[in-house]
Amino acid sequence: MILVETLLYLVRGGEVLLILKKRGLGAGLYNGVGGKVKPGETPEEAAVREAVEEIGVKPLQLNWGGLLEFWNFVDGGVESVHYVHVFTSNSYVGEPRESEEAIPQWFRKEEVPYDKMWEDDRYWLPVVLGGGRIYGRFEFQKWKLRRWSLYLLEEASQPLLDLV
Ligand SMILES: CNc1ncnc2c1ncn2[C@@H]1O[C@H](COP(=O)(O)OP(=O)(O)OP(=O)(O)O)[C@@H](O)[C@H]1O
Repeated sequence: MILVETLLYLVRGGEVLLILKKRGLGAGLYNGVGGKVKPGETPEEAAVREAVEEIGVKPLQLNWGGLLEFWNFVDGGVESVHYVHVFTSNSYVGEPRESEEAIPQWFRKEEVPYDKMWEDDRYWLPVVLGGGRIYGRFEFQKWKLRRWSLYLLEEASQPLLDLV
């Protein structure tokens, strides 16, 4: 099973909005707002739709924070691969409210509850909240983190393709 998904972090000054997920993958953990990109949608459209569905907020502008791969292995085989586009937004309309899926809660960026989140978040989320863009690959065995690599994406200082 290969899935393309989104994660969105609303930012308000020094605070970030997380949701306590009530159901589905990661229930009981804090996470960003997000879910699967549906056929015909762009990742940006999916991120906006999920924010409206899960917390009743409409982001007006998204910043792309990077791409993550989550590989989950079970009994030596690949159970699922998740390609996740990460976004932040500090411009949105509406006040976050609870839904059937999620309880929203603001945290100071230094007080993000990494011990109540997916194991990978502590490695890459601080970079994204600091304005960096990342690419990461995280491998899990029955959703326990086994190995990972993480790269900071930098602006290309030279043209990648010279059209002259
Ligand atoms: C393994 N380490 C991980 N670390 C951080 N975040 C992770 C994650 N693994 C999955 N995620 C995110 O968790 C959400 C699941 O969403 P999920 O409930 O399955 O999707 P969606 O809302 O579409 O579900 P429905 O099937 O419609 O209920 C989705 O944003 C996805 O990117």
